[in-house]
Amino acid sequence: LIMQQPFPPLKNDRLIRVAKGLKTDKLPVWIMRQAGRYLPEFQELRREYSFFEICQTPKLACEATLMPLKRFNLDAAIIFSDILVIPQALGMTVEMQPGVGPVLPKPLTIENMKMLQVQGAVSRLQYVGDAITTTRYALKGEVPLFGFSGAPWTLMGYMIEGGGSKTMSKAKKWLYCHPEASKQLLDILTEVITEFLLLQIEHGAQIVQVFDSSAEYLNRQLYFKYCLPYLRKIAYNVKRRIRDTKMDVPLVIFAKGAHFCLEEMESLGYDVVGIDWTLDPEKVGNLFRDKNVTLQGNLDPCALYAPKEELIKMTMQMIKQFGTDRLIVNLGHGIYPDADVEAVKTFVDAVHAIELK
Ligand SMILES: Cc1c2[nH]c(c1CCC(=O)O)Cc1[nH]c(c(CCC(=O)O)c1C)Cc1[nH]c(c(CCC(=O)O)c1C)Cc1[nH]c(c(C)c1CCC(=O)O)C2
Repeated sequence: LIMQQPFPPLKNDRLIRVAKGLKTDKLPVWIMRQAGRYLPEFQELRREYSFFEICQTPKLACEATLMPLKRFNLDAAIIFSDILVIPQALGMTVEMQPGVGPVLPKPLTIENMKMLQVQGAVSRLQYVGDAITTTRYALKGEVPLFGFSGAPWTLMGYMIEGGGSKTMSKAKKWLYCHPEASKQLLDILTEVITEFLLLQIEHGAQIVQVFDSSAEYLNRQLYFKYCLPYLRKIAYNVKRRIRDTKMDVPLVIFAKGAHFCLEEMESLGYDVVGIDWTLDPEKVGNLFRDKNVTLQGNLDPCALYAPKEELIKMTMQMIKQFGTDRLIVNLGHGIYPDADVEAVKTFVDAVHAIELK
């Protein structure tokens, strides 16, 4: 693995420190999906360019990444991209349809699976690396930059369903009826995800998050069989491959709705475990107390609709319940398109108003 370039030194290292279990003056805070749709300046950029044009043009991806940082005192940036760039790099068509979301017009079947272009897939994602490098320089070391990827199961779901789904029943049918093909696909995705995360780290990502957004469709049995081994393998191999460099890049796992495997998240090899908004911060805080992981979360994205004073109260309550040890404050899922920009500022500033001892 090539060493990172001599980027400007990191000034605000709160988030990286907390991810590694070190003390800070204040709690770090960022917001999943902070760079997108709810920002008027992003909507303006979208009138000029398609979604994937923005992703694939480093200057534009950088511009979108920096947008929320100009408005809010966030402790991290996240590169503007999408989890579906991997299916795209594997040769699948992905369209972003306004009001619908991602559509893959030719979904994966048992029959066409052999058509996936595994060879060279990661090199077709070079533009994400370039966007990260451009953004690292533009950030001037202000805050750390997140890279990210979808998790194997979540990507498998979109590829088979041809987009989002209320049940993921087509993808789950693979798990029940075609376990061998399922494992083959998950192996391919695990390999590509690992190389893609390494590409992002090599190009300047200072922390990386794996989004298993569709965990909520599975149960404990399925998650044990079709998710945990692959998530473990990704963390193990990424850590192994960066061990000989000076880079100590924390890994974050966010498995939305994986309450049935919450305890298992601690031992997968990730430094940070994302907690979704359906979980009780007090119970989760107690469960993970004295374990060697940092928690991230978990305010209900809809709490941003509440009156200002109420929002501040809920934020404080959540932090108190989690405990301030090893906590990265975030929402418990991505911010919604109709979120109020002022509420985001209220949330971020409320977190920073707390001085840690
Ligand atoms: C499941 C998932 C996707 N994408 C992502 C997830 C995991 C997080 C989660 O669970 O919410 C992750 C994602 N998508 C995007 C980012 C980068 C921006 C950021 O987080 O700040 C990230 C980290 C941009 C985006 N991804 C998308 C947009 C809007 C597209 C547009 O501008 O037309 C943006 C800014 C489109 C997208 N992409 C996806 C969906 C379901 C949609 C449509 C609905 C939506 O808008 O969220 C797939």
